[in-house]
Amino acid sequence: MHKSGDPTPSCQRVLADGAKRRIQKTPSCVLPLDARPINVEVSRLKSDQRPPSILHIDTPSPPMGIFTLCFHLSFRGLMPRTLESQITMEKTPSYFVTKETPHRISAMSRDTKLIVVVRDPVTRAISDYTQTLTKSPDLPSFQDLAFRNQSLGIVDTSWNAIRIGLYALHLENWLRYFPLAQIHFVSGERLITDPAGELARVQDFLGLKRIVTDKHFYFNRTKGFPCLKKPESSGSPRCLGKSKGRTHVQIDRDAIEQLRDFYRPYNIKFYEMVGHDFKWE
Ligand SMILES: Nc1ncnc2c1ncn2[C@@H]1O[C@H](COP(=O)(O)OS(=O)(=O)O)[C@@H](OP(=O)(O)O)[C@H]1O
Repeated sequence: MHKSGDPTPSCQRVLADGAKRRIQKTPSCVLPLDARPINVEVSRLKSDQRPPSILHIDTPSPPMGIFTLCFHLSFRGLMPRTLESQITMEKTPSYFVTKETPHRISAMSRDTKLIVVVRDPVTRAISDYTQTLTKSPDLPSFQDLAFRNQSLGIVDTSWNAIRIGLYALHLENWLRYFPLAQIHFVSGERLITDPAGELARVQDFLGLKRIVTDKHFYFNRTKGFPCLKKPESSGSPRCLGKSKGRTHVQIDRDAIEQLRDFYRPYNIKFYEMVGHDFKWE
């Protein structure tokens, strides 16, 4: 987290570019609330053509995001100083599913644009479990956690890995404070198969010139994912770290089918709410 008046190197880099322009705090704000954190790292891609540029704040997650940590302090005072033409971005995955967050963000600025990365909730739950297992190898089995009673098909919605995937319910809470037009949903699936296309939509949503294009990505066969050809910080290609793109724990077909049945009505409702079919099946 950056304190105003105490710019970090990344703030200084941006400020140096336009020191003569008026400096203000958070003229416009973007909050990716991804249901699963996916480091888009737009800010690390080339910024030849600034402004506008994006100032990226990576907060620890979970559990603390700026809005969780600092609600009772002055939020604006904790954001970095930003030029009028710049966008401040803060990323805290747990925001999307934290009940109090929409109210808090809207109290700070009702104009905030919100970005949510969503993926098939069944895959999301398995990914979540796989990640937790690397930190706690003694975890009960996926099925033990996902079902209250598997033979009766009763899913345990109190398990976070399951609850987070109920996108329609979380979105309802956000729509009480923000219009849908201010929320952009990134498809986690398309982010892998067509990163440039997905980022084109993000740039359009933010009102940015399309600087990030196909030419910034290549498919890395070893990693099995798209990687950046030449990030700003170095001259060499860069893939996301080992914790992104893990081999998932094998879950039996029946459990997966039961979870698909469970999520189907929530998914359909979510597609209707956002006006887009993510085709999770
Ligand atoms: N380019 C690229 N490289 C690697 N991984 C990519 C990429 N694009 C999207 N993804 C997907 O991002 C998922 C990891 O992000 P997470 O949000 O789960 O990360 S983390 O929770 O902060 O570790 C990760 O999920 P898993 O496959 O379950 O690990 C990937 O599917």
